[in-house]
Amino acid sequence: MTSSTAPSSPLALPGTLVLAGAGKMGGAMLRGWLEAGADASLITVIDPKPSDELQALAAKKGFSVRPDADGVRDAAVLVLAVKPQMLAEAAHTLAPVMASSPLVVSILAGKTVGDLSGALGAAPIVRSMPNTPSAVGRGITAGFAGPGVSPAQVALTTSLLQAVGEVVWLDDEELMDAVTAVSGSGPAYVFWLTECMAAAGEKLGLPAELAASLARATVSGAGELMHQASETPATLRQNVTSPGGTTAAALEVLMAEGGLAPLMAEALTAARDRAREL
Ligand SMILES: NC(=O)C1=CN([C@@H]2O[C@H](COP(=O)(O)OP(=O)(O)OC[C@H]3O[C@@H](n4cnc5c(N)ncnc54)[C@H](OP(=O)(O)O)[C@@H]3O)[C@@H](O)[C@H]2O)C=CC1
Ligand SMILES: O=C(O)[C@@H]1CCC=N1
Repeated sequence: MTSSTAPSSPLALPGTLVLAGAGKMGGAMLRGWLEAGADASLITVIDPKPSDELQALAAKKGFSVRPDADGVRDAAVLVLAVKPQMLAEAAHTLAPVMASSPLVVSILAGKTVGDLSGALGAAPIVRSMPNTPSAVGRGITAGFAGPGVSPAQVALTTSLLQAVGEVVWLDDEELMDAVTAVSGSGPAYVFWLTECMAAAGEKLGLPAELAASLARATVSGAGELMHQASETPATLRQNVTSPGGTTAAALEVLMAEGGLAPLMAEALTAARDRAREL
């Protein structure tokens, strides 16, 4: 496994980038690319029912949005961001794009390189798993290069994904479902934790708005501290925990047998297993 972090120079696209599916994740990546300085005129988004927000963004930034791929030629890269269940239908829609043999970068959970080449036809395929913090340049994406992906195409994918955060490359495709469980779905666990903290604060008598503000600022602040600090999460946790103090009282509950650790393991196993089913 190799890893790398986002460069400071603007994202350079080698030619037309087609994004198929500008929903929650594809839309987050698109915003990340635009934020990273990509040339919007080289971006074509294919989405059968584009939202008003997407249309407004397209008009403001200068990328194009189309309901289908008719007439879309000479794509250098196709980023596939439809739901896994839509793969067959999307492959049919995307046949004109595939005619120019673009590099395919899929973000579909659970869909293997074999599944993707079966649906799309022979092509260099990178299977990847990003996450929604990509929208603010703070994502982490794991990639796996399928057969026939050249070193130049790996470099191109790296630059594309680095524009929205960190990139790690896997040598073993089998690991991708576990990666999905940890980092692909992971932001949702953190948001749920924030919701739970706010709800618990409310139960302790805080006004709802104050509880929500405290929880949100605490989770985002702790995330930023973890991002910037060189210490491990365990050390950062210990830094909060005065012996015999309030944090120790709370952690005793969270770290008890049957507390958060086994629950998290069970939750991630469920996510990993679902990816295998998809
Ligand atoms: N959300 C996340 O955090 C992450 C998601 N992923 C993966 O990203 C993919 C998309 O997930 P998500 O963004 O959450 O889902 P969404 O439903 O939000 O986005 C999918 C988009 O694809 C559009 N679409 C449907 N059919 C086609 C087609 N034939 N051609 C082009 N676009 C089409 C949909 O349009 P319409 O709504 O009109 O049907 C929708 O805008 C999934 O495969 C998921 O596994 C990976 C990592 C993280
Ligand atoms: O929930 C899902 O299936 C997708 C994949 C990872 C995050 N969202």
